[in-house]
Amino acid sequence: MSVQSSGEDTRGAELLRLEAVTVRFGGIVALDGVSFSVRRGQICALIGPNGAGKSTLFNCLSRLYACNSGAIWLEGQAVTHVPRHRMAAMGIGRTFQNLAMFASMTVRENVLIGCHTRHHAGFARSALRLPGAKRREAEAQAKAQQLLDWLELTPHADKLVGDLPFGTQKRVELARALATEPKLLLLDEPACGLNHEELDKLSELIRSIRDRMGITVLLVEHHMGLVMGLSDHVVALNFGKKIAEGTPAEVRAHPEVIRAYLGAEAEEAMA
Ligand SMILES: Nc1ncnc2c1ncn2[C@@H]1O[C@H](COP(=O)(O)OP(=O)(O)OP(=O)(O)O)[C@@H](O)[C@H]1O
Repeated sequence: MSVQSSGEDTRGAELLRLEAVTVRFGGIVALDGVSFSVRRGQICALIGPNGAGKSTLFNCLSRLYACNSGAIWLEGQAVTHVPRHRMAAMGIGRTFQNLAMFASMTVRENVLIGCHTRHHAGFARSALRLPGAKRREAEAQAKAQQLLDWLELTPHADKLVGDLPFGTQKRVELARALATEPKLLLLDEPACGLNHEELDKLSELIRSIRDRMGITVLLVEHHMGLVMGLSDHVVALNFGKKIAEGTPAEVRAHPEVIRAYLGAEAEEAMA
């Protein structure tokens, strides 16, 4: 798998910035003035108890939800009002907690959809047999094959996604998200539903997505072992507000985080 080359070393520069993002559902404030940044090349985790606002934040980043106020920038460009279907082309790819794929299509077809999503004109050009369509189709096929090999999906390439075990389906969804060539990959609970063996491989895989493909990762995850061992930066939410951010060690020791997860007694016990 090739490393993305930007021509200059931009690692460490700000890739994503959220400023005072607020989302309300009727009387519920799901996100309340949340601000933070993700730097290029980081693996950043978003944590918080159930209902903290993590999924709402992901849905804002992929434009499934609109912000009531605040702003989101990717590489300094405002994406707060970019239409949903343009987000992949802007460079934000994602996976979903409950998977979102075409179950009655094959693994290869699903990954090819990712390739064509990135190069928006792919389908139309192919259908109209416009010049270059054949070459682009061959490139998409090659890229899909590269991803299938890398994610050990080649033996399943011609099977229907719906017939595969959950862990394998999760890898297909990841392959499809990677096929869109994102700058920022949003992983929604990647550890959820995986067995021990699959969990062991997951950290390694996410690290290699960052290191070998040059993709910045923002993940929502409840599995604290995975978050603490993998992340460079952690942002903690509770009741829609950011309560802490920093290194895994800093966030784990933060009194507000301890209180959010374990209750006030735990904090008193640790004092
Ligand atoms: N579409 C919606 N309509 C109404 N309320 C919503 C909607 N989506 C989220 N909420 C509410 O917003 C708050 C934040 O929910 P959200 O799903 O973002 O939390 P979360 O941190 O992802 O939780 P979990 O870890 O359980 O997935 C909750 O009170 C939730 O009930």
